[in-house]
Amino acid sequence: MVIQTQELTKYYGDKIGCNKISIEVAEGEAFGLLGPNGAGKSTFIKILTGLLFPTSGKAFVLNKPIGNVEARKKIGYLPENFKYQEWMTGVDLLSFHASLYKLAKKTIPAKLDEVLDIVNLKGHEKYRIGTYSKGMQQRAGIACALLCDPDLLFLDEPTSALDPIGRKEVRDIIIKLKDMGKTVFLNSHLLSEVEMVCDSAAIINKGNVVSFGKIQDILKSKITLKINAKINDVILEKLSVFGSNLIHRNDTIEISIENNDDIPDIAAVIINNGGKLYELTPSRQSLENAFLSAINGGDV
Ligand SMILES: Nc1ncnc2c1ncn2[C@@H]1O[C@H](COP(=O)(O)OP(=O)(O)OP(=O)(O)O)[C@@H](O)[C@H]1O
Repeated sequence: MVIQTQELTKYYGDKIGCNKISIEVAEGEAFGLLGPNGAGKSTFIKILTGLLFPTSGKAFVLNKPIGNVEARKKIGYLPENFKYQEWMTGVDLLSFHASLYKLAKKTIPAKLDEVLDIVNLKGHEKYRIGTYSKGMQQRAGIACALLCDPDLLFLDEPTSALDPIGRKEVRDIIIKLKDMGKTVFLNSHLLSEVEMVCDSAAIINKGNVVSFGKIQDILKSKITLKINAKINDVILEKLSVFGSNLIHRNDTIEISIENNDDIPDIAAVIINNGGKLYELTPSRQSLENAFLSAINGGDV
């Protein structure tokens, strides 16, 4: 496991930052940490990157206890809301960060070339950061985080300020990094982004984990079935036993079911009781629905 935490807890005085968080992130996966404002996401990332001490609990990053210097050398971190000096060129910015990483001088030009290529900024490196679009600045930030050739990359809200094109560009970079074998830990409010790029996720609320696992497992709990049919009261009553949140309006029925195998039985109930079935469409719930029900259901 690249990240393993056991009941990781942080109190700021008597205020909870994160509470008994136990999660695991496997090598090479993209992991999404989701939660509303103030849920504890940044606190958690700051502990894992060694910027904050936990109050209690344990955590291992790259198989070393948190704060271990060797492990930190293989971690890249892009903080939320970073702001670079606008007068610096792309080369100035990356060279400065390369010097912070203490990269050998002679290796720097090739390294800059490599990271500029990964984030698609080649050809823009001689221009000042102030002339970059927000998307380009975000990609320059990712390039800085890649200079140490990290095995594990923490990206705190990397797409929240970007337009759809900027988001797609960052998404494509995350997929590229995964293909290079890197593990990406993504903090995000944008659930569709996480759904598109992440393999696993945890949802936290008020410092507590309310859902954790593979994205498909988080989503699989409920299926929304949309039915277009002419039905009578008997059918409506029989349908209600198949699931929850039954809505019947005109000839449209919506019901949340847990099991795909119920679908043929639902069709049979309609047909065998004098109804007319025109359409039956199952859809998995979106991560947004899963998120909202985890947050509302896990009101801790
Ligand atoms: N330095 C601090 N001192 C006191 N309380 C803090 C400090 N940093 C965070 N907190 C509190 O800890 C809780 C978790 O905050 P945190 O910033 O980790 O949440 P978050 O999920 O990253 O929020 P956001 O999405 O708004 O960035 C919040 O209640 C916050 O007010």
